[in-house]
Amino acid sequence: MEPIYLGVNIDHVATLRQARGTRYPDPIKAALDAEQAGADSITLHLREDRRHIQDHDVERLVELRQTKVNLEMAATDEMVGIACRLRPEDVCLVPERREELTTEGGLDVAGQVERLKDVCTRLDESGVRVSLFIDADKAQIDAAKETGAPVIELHTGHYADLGEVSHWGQQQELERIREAAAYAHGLGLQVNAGHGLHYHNVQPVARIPEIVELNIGHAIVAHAVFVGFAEAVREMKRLMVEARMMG
Ligand SMILES: CC(=O)[C@@H](O)[C@H](O)COP(=O)(O)O
Ligand SMILES: NCC(=O)COP(=O)(O)O
Repeated sequence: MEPIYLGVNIDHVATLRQARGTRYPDPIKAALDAEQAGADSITLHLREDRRHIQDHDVERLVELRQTKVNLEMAATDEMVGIACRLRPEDVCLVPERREELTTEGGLDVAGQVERLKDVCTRLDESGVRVSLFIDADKAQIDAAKETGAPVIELHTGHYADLGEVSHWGQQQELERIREAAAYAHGLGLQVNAGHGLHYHNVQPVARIPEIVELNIGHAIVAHAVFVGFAEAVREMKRLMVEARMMG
């Protein structure tokens, strides 16, 4: 039985801070508390519009983290330069549109393989491991493999959204994710997953044996409002490990 790891995304602790332009709550304190509570890594998304995570948050986290940093970013020259300078353990390349409320889908790797190959090479040369945030789609998985990135993160947003409207539709999407995880694992890729996962939909995804890591943020921050950040992380990790052990 392979373990399953939890990457805690601290973006929306920063959202609360940016709402008033204060110095609190500090997302880096949240990150360190999450690590003490069982997080296996910390994810943060440095968006081009800096709506939540700021450059100084990334700089402080890289310096202070006890586990690993997974920096989510668009595949732009600016962001690649920042990643090569700060050298987090991991970078996850995600699509970005300024007007989006949150990430709306996976990165179109198939449409830009050569450009992403160059980005992956630059990051790899700086010692940064690259993950590609993609939909559960075989063509995108094949393209991800072609870029040389060793890791993919399957977008679970459609699965999460369908959970609100159609149990049958959600089961269909879950089967797509299961098949994509098995296919990608068969190609030798590490398979992670994330987006929209919460305390009531995480276990079916955590049961997928090929999935190594789940990146979860919004639901943990929301729950932390009521139970505190450390307890919210502990509860999520417990659900994941319980699901993986149940099989
Ligand atoms: C890529 C992904 O699904 C999220 O980690 C991403 O960070 C979402 O963007 P916001 O955190 O800005 O909602
Ligand atoms: N890549 C997914 C992530 O880091 C967290 O997404 P969410 O749980 O905030 O939706």
